[in-house]
Amino acid sequence: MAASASTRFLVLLKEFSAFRKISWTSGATNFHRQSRLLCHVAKEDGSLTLASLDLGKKPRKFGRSKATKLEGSYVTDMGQGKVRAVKNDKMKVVREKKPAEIVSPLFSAKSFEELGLPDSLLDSLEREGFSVPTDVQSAAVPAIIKGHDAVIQSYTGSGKTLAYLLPILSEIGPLAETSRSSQSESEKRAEIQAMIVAPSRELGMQIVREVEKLLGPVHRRMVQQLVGGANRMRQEEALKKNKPAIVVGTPGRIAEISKCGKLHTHGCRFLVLDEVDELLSFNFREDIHRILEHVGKRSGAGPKGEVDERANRQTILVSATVPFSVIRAAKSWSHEPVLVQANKVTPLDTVQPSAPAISLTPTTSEANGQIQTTIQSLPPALKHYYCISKHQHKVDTLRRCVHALDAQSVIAFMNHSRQLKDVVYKLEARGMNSAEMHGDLGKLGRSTVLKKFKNGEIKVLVTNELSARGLDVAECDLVVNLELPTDAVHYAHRAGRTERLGRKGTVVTVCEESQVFIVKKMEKQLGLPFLYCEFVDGELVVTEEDKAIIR
Ligand SMILES: Nc1ncnc2c1ncn2[C@@H]1O[C@H](COP(=O)(O)OP(=O)(O)OP(=O)(O)O)[C@@H](O)[C@H]1O
Repeated sequence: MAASASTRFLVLLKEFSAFRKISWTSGATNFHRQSRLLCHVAKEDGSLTLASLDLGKKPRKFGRSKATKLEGSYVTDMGQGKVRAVKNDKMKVVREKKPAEIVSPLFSAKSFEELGLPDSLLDSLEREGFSVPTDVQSAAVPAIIKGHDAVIQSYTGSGKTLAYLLPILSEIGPLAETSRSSQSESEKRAEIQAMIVAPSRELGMQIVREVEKLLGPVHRRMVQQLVGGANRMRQEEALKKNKPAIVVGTPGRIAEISKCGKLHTHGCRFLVLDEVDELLSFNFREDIHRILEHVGKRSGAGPKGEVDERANRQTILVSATVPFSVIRAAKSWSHEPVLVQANKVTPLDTVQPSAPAISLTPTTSEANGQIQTTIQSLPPALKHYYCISKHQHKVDTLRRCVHALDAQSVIAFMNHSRQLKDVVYKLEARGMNSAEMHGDLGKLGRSTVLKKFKNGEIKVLVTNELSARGLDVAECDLVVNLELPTDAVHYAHRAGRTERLGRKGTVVTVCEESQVFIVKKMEKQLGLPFLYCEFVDGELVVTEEDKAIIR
């Protein structure tokens, strides 16, 4: 009887957001392997009703989808001639529907024109195909233009880079409206006007390219990269020769050049710390301290000869994960700072440690604050699965996962760089184009791999934490954790490499049986459902075993 009770489920839609933009036209191709049918266990009395599925008032259109009870199993008829028998009383079939390009748009109702940007910048945005600002851009741009220091917190892939670049470029450099008429002293002396700091070379270069795009070919030398691993002499020469208005770099290299007196940032008007929670970690402490001490501060400043504690600059702190320590730091460094989240600008003084949006402390994982913060760090429509695999079968599980989801561009995360080569070797041996990426690869190696991954030559990028933050590959449709991240914050950044800007994405965490409790803990911290899945006959299948394991 237990068996028959557990077989009572219905295949239906539940996770709504991913379907928002999917058009259910006829044709077998619409029901791609990735089509998703989500399953629900019906009430114990066995009746399969919409009410029993807790599906809100508006049932979604699902073609001619229906569930039929057979002998000890259900058959899901998707109305497209694809019929998949649920294998036994413990299984529910989940099919992923191939989604439209952008499944959960995060664009605001405003236009770039409404944000008070200069015409030349609007022209650049148009030229580069940016037509509508995202929510966080709409909120951040006016606040920064007004002169506020800001902490920008919004989920991965929501466009935070432009959220701080646009107000900066509207104030300084060749695209700024006022650049001719009201030049500041430092501008007249052709000093650096804005400094953007990022924790990795890749992220730094990505930001440089974003600035270059907006500046256009004529003015692209107005931005200079100062990332580690690149030739320092050349960077110093470029600083001298091009007199850039903006520098983008990693903390170590910026501090190095600053120490030998070749970086003049006292007149800097903007300082951005991108991935601020990482930059304020122990690893970067000394260099960041130096940057904060020097950028935008004139020596001996203070009109009455007193030591001027406040810098004469706007400080912008950015991350998808913002712990309260960052808020506390921002309060002490900044002038009338605000917290900018999508659609929301809050004075930082009113933000309390207990506020759900910012209290992020991985060690106190059960705290409400962290749960909330991490939720906001992830795109809402992103799907999270986990499966169990023995250590020696993980690569095979990865391969079956890629096939089952028909993923085109995959990032597989591990924890140690020495294991990556082995995974790549095994994947290649099974005919799957893949490459490793890690810090020891060297600058050229890393950029070559990244380029190949972006243009589709490499299907699976096997990497470590290096790629977890900031990396923007729009095509990435699957993230696989081949090894568990250290905590929910690291999970959030890894997961955020997919579903960029509302595109579709899936995250699958492959764990060993003894690690399931860690996955369940992260699930709880994130406040998101992690569905237990298996890969059967080339399909992703969610089974009820989940219940047995979780609860
Ligand atoms: N208004 C827009 N219209 C179209 N594309 C945009 C817009 N804003 C940003 N993008 C693009 O969206 C992608 C993601 O943006 P970005 O890297 O700034 O996200 P993010 O929020 O900083 O993510 P993460 O937290 O992972 O670093 C980029 O490719 C960027 O060019």
